[in-house]
Amino acid sequence: MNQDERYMRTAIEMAQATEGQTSPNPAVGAVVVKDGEVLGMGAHLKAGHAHAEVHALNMAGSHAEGATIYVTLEPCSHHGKTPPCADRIVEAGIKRAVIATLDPNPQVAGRGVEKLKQAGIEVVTNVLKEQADDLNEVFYHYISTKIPYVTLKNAMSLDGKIATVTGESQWITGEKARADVHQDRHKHDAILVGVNTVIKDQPRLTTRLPDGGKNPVRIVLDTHLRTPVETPLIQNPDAPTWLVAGNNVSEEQREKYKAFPHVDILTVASSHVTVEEALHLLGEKGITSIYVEGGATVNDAFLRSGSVQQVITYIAPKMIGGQDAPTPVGGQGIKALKEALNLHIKEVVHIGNDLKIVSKPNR
Ligand SMILES: Nc1c(/N=C/[C@@H](O)[C@H](O)[C@H](O)COP(=O)(O)O)[nH]c(=O)[nH]c1=O
Repeated sequence: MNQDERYMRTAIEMAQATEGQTSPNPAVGAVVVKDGEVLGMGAHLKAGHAHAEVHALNMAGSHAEGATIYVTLEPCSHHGKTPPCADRIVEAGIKRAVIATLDPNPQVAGRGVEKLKQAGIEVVTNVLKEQADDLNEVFYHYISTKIPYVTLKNAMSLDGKIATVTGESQWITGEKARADVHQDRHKHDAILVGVNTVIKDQPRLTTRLPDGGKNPVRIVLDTHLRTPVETPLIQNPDAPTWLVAGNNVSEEQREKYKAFPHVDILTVASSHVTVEEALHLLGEKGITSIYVEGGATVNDAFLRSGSVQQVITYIAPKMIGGQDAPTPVGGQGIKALKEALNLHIKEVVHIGNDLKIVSKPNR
């Protein structure tokens, strides 16, 4: 690994630490170096706050004159909530800029680099591009489609069951794997289940980590507003709860949720909620990523609609058996194997006694 990659890796690692908290902005890291000495470093911490380059340049102060800056994403050139970083880099007297990847936003791609070059700064791009792009898959997906990035998560036994024939499911995977689920909940803007899961599991869908964590918006696909008022999602206001219903729900059906300010009812344009319409509606409301926790019917609908960008499967070393015991994906299924959804496995990790497999649909 050469010098540029070494410092870019540091910038990427800083950005990785902020994953989930910068939404709807990308996670970005920056390092300022001169004569082999790190003079400043920083990451974008929260939308609306200073960008990574500003933190790193503020830390370097006047020593930034003649230095090199490493940034994981092309510096912004437009006035967003903060002044353009490209101008800030020029003002600081930076001599060389190493950038991992260009901004995916069609409106700004290449403009930041152009500004730096016009100011006489040497610019190097595509250093550790793939790692930097992996950082902001959600951001890229949402900025180009305005549809939330969807992670489908399942937890099952070795023989592929998500519960016993009597519906008992808690718990199949162990403490450590379930804590990992909460880490992933923290990273997503929203968590989504179907109303049948709400009725069966009475889930809380909050992020319960030892050192806290962001509670995602809790979304229930619920065409006929069958979510019971007594369920934790309605009773406890730990996070917003959005019920996505069909457009013919009656005023009376809506009435029962009026006593809960954290509950909102979103209606799609037709009588039955489809995944496509729900995602379009949620994208319009600024949801950039959704963690889908089932159940089997909802998982089937998401997979059949081709709206899943990532599948996370936890496998516990248990055998449950029972031909009627439920499995992760319901629905009609396919007849011929050639119709199967093909994915590629990105990662397999042991977590406690369980396995976590991250896979992505082949495009
Ligand atoms: N049965 C299991 C899961 N089950 C996942 C969903 O069916 C549950 O309703 C949901 O996680 C409950 O959310 P909570 O109330 O916020 O804890 N998920 C897992 O990773 N392992 C399991 O063994």
